[in-house]
Amino acid sequence: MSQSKKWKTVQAKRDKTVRVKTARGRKLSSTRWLQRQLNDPYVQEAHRKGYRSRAAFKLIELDDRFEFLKPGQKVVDLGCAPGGWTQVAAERIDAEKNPNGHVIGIDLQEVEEIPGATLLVGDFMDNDAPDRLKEVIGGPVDVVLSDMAASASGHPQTDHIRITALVEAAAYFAEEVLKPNGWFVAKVLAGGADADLLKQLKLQFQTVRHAKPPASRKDSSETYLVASGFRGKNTFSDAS
Ligand SMILES: C[S@@+](CC[C@H](N)C(=O)[O-])C[C@H]1O[C@@H](n2cnc3c(N)ncnc32)[C@H](O)[C@@H]1O
Repeated sequence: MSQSKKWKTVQAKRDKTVRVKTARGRKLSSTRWLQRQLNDPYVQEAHRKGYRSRAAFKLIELDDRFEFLKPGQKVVDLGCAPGGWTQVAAERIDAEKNPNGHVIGIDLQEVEEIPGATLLVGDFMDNDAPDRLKEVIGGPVDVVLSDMAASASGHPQTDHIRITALVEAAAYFAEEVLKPNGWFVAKVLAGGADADLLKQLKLQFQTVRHAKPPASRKDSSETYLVASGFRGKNTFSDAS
């Protein structure tokens, strides 16, 4: 076999074995994944604007529609790596100039510094994570964001159970830290939030909606829960 034929066989084999899982657990070969990234206008735009992820545009589109980010707010960003949502939130709350504006993020992975943000490394599902966050937050917050997603297992039911656990924990945390009239925005999977969670959120918030921003890929089963008008009582007010 000629050298170039051998190389083509090696490439074809590598292409078959190196596969990337999409959010739905569908497998793409590394070349198809790369092609999709290169052809994706959101990836190009993120690169141009200096956002660390194309996901930044999901938050931009959600906020353009619902207008929950305002200058001077305190925002929590759960599952913040690599930092696209934190960058957008910090910009929109004017965290660099407004002394009250601040974003507090947490992720399993370390995130490079972002002006106007405090970024913690850790598992939000750990027992001590909510208290670690509350210590940094120091008082009630205006918005709790969660874009947390466990890596796709390829088994839809398992993925659904994992993301439901994450969003439930995020909602429970939001109810502990939100100011009256605060917002909770979280990623859920197709079909929307679990019925019990939705029932609970409808008691705690004036409005609960589902939205799929255009930047969310059509082949992804993710959608976002947007809850506004928190009417519960945060634990900070209990303490005062
Ligand atoms: C889709 S990415 C978030 C992208 C981010 N919003 C952005 O714009 O750059 C999902 C993130 O959730 C994080 N994550 C998943 N489970 C987590 C957990 N239990 N605690 C903290 N972060 C978690 C992952 O590490 C991953 O970085």
